[in-house]
Amino acid sequence: MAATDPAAPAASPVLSARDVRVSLGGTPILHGVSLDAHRGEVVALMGGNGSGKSTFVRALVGAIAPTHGEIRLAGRLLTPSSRASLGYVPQRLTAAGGVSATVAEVVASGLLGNRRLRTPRHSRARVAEALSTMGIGDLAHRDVTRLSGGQQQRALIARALVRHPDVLVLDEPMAGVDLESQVAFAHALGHLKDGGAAIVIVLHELGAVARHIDQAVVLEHGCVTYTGAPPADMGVHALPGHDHEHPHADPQAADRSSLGWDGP
Ligand SMILES: Nc1ncnc2c1ncn2[C@@H]1O[C@H](COP(=O)(O)OP(=O)(O)OP(=O)(O)O)[C@@H](O)[C@H]1O
Repeated sequence: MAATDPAAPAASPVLSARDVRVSLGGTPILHGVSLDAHRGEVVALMGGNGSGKSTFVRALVGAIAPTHGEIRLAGRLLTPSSRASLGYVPQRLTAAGGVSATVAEVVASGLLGNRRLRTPRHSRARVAEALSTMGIGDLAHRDVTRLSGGQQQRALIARALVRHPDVLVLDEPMAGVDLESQVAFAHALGHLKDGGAAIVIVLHELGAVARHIDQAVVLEHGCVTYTGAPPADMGVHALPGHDHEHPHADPQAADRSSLGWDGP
């Protein structure tokens, strides 16, 4: 295997945000947030409630326009057409929006407008592949509205994966998801990373995906307070700037103890 040339320039980030500022309803929410994600890299976006994580990922995928700064995909400014190479799984979305549809139909909806897949056979193969990556191939013909929250979340991630995105942005994909779905998701994340995707994932705890995280970016009040290696210890409690003076409830503690975990 060829040795890496230490003098070689670092590869350009596939997704790059520079000094992004966003105001909502006239209120400044983000005050100059920057982030780089390279091919095969997973970046965890962390921070307390209301710190601006969802606002930032919505700006990253072009759902809201920054008042300042720029977002580039593969070196080019984000445009409506370049957004086709982005996969996005928003926070707290109900699969199929409460409308009855099979899991396969929900996943296939991720291919709408994709002109590269010429035959229904190609589309079906893509859907089957995305279902298998998320470990829900056996649920393909089930009504998505009758699945558990974790299974629905996996279907939504499969819908984002079906386009083979270069960049995948996930807003709290582990929220309210059972351990089996977390493990399936961690497996899929490793697979995508090996395939060269750049992934930005909003997390409160590194949890089951900890080993795949290459970089953590921490927001506080709309500003980046830390960018660097993920903390060795898991979770927000280990992050720089975390307030240890004021004990707070850990909503996941009950779940973890019921699973027999004794970690942080
Ligand atoms: N439409 C809006 N108009 C005005 N303020 C908003 C709007 N949407 C969000 N905000 C505010 O922006 C701030 C950041 O919200 P955001 O949802 O980005 O935080 P977050 O870090 O994702 O929080 P959480 O961890 O709770 O999901 C919050 O103070 C929120 O109240």
